[in-house]
Amino acid sequence: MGKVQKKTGKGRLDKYYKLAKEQGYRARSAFKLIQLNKKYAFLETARCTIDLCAAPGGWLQVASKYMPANSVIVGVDLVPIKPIPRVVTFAADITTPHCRNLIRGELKDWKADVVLHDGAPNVGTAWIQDAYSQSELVLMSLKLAVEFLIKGGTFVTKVFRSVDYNNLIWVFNQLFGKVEATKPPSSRNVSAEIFVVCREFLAPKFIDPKFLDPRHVFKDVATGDASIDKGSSANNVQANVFQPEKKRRHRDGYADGDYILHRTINAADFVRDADPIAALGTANKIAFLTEEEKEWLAMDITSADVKANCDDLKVLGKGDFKALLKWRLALREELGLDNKTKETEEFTETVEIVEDVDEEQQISEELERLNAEAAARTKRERRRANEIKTRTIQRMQLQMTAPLDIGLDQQDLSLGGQEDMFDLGGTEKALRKKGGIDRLIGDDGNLMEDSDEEEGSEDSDEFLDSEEERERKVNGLEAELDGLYDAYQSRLRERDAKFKVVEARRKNAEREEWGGIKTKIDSDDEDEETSREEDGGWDKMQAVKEGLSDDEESSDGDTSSEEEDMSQMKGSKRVISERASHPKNTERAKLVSKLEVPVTTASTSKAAQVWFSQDVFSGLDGMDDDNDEDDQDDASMQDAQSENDWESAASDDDEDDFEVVPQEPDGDVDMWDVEGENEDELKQAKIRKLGLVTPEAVTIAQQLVNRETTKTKLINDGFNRYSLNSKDGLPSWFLDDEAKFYKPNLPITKEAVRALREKQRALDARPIKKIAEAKARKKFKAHQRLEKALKKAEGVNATADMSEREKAQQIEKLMRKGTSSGQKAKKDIKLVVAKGAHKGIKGRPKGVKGRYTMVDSRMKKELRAKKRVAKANKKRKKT
Ligand SMILES: C[S@@+](CC[C@H](N)C(=O)[O-])C[C@H]1O[C@@H](n2cnc3c(N)ncnc32)[C@H](O)[C@@H]1O
Repeated sequence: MGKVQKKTGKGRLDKYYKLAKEQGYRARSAFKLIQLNKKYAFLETARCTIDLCAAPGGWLQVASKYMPANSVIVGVDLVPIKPIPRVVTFAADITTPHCRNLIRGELKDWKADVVLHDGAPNVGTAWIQDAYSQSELVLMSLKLAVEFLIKGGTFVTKVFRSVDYNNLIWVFNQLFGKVEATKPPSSRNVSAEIFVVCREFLAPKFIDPKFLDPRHVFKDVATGDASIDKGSSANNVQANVFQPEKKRRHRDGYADGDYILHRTINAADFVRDADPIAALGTANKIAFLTEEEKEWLAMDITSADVKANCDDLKVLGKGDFKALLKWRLALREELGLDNKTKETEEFTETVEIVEDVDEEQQISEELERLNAEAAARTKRERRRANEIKTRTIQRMQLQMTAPLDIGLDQQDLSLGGQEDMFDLGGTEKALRKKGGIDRLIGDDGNLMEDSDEEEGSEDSDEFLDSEEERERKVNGLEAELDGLYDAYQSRLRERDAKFKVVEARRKNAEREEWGGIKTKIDSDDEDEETSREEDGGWDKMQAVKEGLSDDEESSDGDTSSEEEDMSQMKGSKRVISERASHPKNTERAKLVSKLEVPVTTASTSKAAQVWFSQDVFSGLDGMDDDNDEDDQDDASMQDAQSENDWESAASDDDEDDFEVVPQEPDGDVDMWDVEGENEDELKQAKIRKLGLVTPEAVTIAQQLVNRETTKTKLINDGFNRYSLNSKDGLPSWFLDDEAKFYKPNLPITKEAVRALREKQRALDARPIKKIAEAKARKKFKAHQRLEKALKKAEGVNATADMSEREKAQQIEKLMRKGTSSGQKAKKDIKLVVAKGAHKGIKGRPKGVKGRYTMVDSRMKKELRAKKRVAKANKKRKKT
């Protein structure tokens, strides 16, 4: 094309774009001609070809490649075309006589075997305008073709699918023996372009000029325009030629005679119409004009987004489109439109009314077909996803994948309507409560959207009969899957809470062993549990446990522990919930319980609430719900400590004035750590990391290993005159100096020194990190280059339009590029000393090839002097 377009869109940089780049074609469109020629083989025998609208010259390159040597190739375009070997090019408008003259001047008496036309008007105006110009351009190219084509010649042109398409084809058929429309694989599906290959030019002696006149060929006879003079020859031609028996279909483009570019529909029409998609497809705006429509605007479901979408339908993205349809469905439900339909459907017999297939129906049929195709595609994708899932699970079973990966997959798949991934057993109940599962599960009790079910049964297809119905189901399903996901999350939390409760219980058991002692120890260390024990807490708990023994039988393995927790909870719900949420805090909490009021915070008890909301605990006397009892429990527990501060605090129902002390994982260890106590451990850690670093240490280690010394002896040796020397009152300078010499003289062996030296040498031999990284980078880049080259080579190999030899050449070139380092080898610069024969000469010294530099003995000094002067000048300027 004339204009250099930036190819940024993902779609544009497709396979053919890359292939064109690799094979040196100026435009990806070159492959269209290659493919057309492959099918119709018109280039190989052509001696003269005219390419109309040829810039940047992709087709010309192909013509030059496929046409016999010495053939004539002429290319014309509005913009100049860069020279191509054995191709003559002009810059001219093909619709002008000037262009015709230029071609005539070039061809003289010759006739062309092939006329190519790939023109596209420079777009930018309204679509309808573009389409028309394109058709007009085609007719203009045909005009040139009929003038220059030899009898039996071929005319290849690009036509856009528009209302003029049939007219053009009709004209082609009048002038050529064979007319075929085709779309080569390299032409994008999204493009409306079609290539028409007209062969066997009839070369009639006389061609009615109206055949080549856009005003006649594209005259709209279907409008029933009264102004058309039926008797005129032009109209006779049209009437005879085009025979427009019925109004042209809207899907061909804009409806005939309907050139209104901006169309507004009423919201009521959109909502009430049976075919909302058609409405969206034809209108630019949905207006809210009537009172009723204005009321809809004020409704909650009519969000700002929906309003914005209604304002400009032509810029709807997929999400906006869906949102608008969802809004329509919601509104219909709100208005009772859908219910009504359902009811009537239930009570009325289905009567098939066969109507004349009108345009609207055809559109909706086509839409349905497309939808069905899309559904089939989705089904296939789902099946594939299922296979992947099964494989992943197998991989996980073989411990090749972390379960987390599967979890992620499952979420995605389930959101896409997959069969349920989550354990629904526990969540089903919750959903039933919400009434969600009933909707999710079909009448037959099977999970809707189950991919296997779908595949096997036609019913589900029937069920999702209409587009609306399907949309609604999908929406419902999405919502329900969200619900499922929430339930799944709460189930996870639940499991988490269960774990925490068990953990708390385990810790508690440890604590209980100490309980008896704690009652006797200093009151500063008393905790809440101890306090309960003072009140006979353990016995009390046992008694409660016994009281619960009946329930135990119906529980699973974990229940015993859970119920122990429950029994504790009965004694003090708050304490339990605190533990369940902060099992690790238990010990610390005990230490601070005297200072802080043990009232749990709302957030910490949530997990436990989830856990204890299970049915298995429902028999317990409503301690979750009953605040009064709760208070009573608290009160009974606190009676034992009537003199304690707790009493008043605990009676403050759910006040959050209990501060949980943040605790580090190894809180206890830290707590008892005194300065220097961990020194040994640190040393050990250092040794583990670095090994022994002094010859003394290695010697001792060797002695220990060889049983030349013992641990006891070493310990005893530790008590020497250096170890227990008081440094109190000594000045620091003295201590610093003494530290160098005042230390035991430990023995070292030659072996130890040698071993350390070797270790050091091994360390020195290791490449420094930066070098290692650079090497790895280099390797990685080389690998990437190779991968890229292989990919390209595959592409070349898959190209049908190249001979095996060309492929081999191309692949060899690619592989050479892929295996090279990517950097050009630096050429050595030869230094030539300007002495002897080289002294004082100008130009290249004799016998020196390649790059060289003349150097002489003065050069170094002079360069230095120059630098010195420059520096001095700079300084002077500054001052
Ligand atoms: C799709 S490009 C052609 C690409 C060409 N076949 C190739 O392979 O390189 C369409 C070209 O039509 C040219 N064109 C549009 N209107 C024209 C006119 N009236 N006369 C000549 N060229 C025209 C444009 O300048 C543009 O370069």
